[in-house]
Amino acid sequence: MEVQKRDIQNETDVNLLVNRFYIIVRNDRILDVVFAPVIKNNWDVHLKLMVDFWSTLLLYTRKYNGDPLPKHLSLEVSKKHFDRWIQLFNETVDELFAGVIAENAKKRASSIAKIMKAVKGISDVEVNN
Ligand code: HEM
Repeated sequence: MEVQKRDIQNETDVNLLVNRFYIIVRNDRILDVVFAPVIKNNWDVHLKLMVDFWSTLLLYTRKYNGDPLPKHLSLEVSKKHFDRWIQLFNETVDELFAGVIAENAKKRASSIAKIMKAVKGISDVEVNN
């Protein structure tokens, strides 16, 4: 019988989600090649930033006051990368949590990815790269 999953409730939960997600990203052949040259060996810094980002979005902790958009403008990414990022993020959320905030996490990720794609001029019908 499957154990009933909890919702995301506090920063420990956000920490678990973020760390699990980036372990998967770092083992993914599509995404690792984008992250590795930028993050280099500063994963601790990136993970801390991402925990602050998600705890601000989901728990209103106000720890992140940056702007993710500019950082993604210079990345050479296509629809393929965004689709993969969203797929892995959704799978990670579902693997660990269930509930209103977990659903919100997936919704927020998709809408931010949509904005990033629009700003970068990446169409949703792009098929070749
Ligand atoms: C194709 C998908 C994505 C890739 C390959 C990607 C990659 C990266 C990389 C390499 C950085 C570090 C940039 C730097 O330090 O110069 C970064 C930062 C960041 N990413 Fe992404 N990202 C993706 C999608 C997303 C999405 C969908 C979100 C939000 C839901 C997001 C949120 C962030 C945030 C908050 C930062 C930190 C920005 C800052 O320095 O304040 N990313 N991303």
